[in-house]
Amino acid sequence: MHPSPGLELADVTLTYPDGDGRLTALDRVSLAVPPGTLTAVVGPSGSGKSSLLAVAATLTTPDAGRVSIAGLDAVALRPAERARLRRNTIGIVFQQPNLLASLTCVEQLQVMAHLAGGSARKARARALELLDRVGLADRAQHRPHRLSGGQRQRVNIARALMHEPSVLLVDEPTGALDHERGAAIVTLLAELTRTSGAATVLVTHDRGHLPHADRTVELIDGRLRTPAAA
Ligand SMILES: Nc1ncnc2c1ncn2[C@@H]1O[C@H](COP(=O)(O)OP(=O)(O)OP(=O)(O)O)[C@@H](O)[C@H]1O
Repeated sequence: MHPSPGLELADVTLTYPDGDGRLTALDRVSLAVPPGTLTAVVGPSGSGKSSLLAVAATLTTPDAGRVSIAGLDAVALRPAERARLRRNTIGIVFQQPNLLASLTCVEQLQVMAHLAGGSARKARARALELLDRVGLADRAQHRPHRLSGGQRQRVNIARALMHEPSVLLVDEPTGALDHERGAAIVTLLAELTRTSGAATVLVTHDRGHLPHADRTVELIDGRLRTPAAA
């Protein structure tokens, strides 16, 4: 079998301790997300969406199954190799932008490259280019307190793309925004997914965003299914 260049979960089961027994958060979940496509994940509260993102992010090791990131088997790697894989190939966008109050937009992005030890000049050029792509070219020198919620989320997304991740994992990025601003963020994510070639997984509660996805899957009690009508 050829390794998938995007993200692939195969028969992933994840359990948590629960009293005397175990709670099954993910039950033999299989999902393939090809490069340059966006898969939306919906499902009720407690159905396993965050657990799925944590496994895909290689932050949680499943009890069973395979997690392939850009063709590498993440479960089989040693912890240090897995951390390197995460740093180099995975971008994560959390619900809260978590921007640093004292840094300008361009610095929020540059700091990522600084941590990775790259050239400062190249990082600045890439940061400015990404801010332009998310529609914030004129805000590069602004600090977060001068930005709207939607603009902060755009910086958050641009920051996650700094190291050109193969896999982009996005957790409820529109939770704090009204529907219209949320829709603009999801449209942007779909566009950046196509132009960057990332394999993107978007967890969302808002079914109004689903038409922007290439595919929608639903988690029910830890089991994945493709809804007949999204
Ligand atoms: N660290 C943990 N320890 C024990 N049980 C957990 C842990 N994290 C999650 N769970 C349980 O696993 C199941 C799946 O949780 P998960 O957070 O993945 O769901 P979710 O779909 O993201 O929910 P929500 O939409 O409310 O964020 C739930 O029953 C939850 O209570």
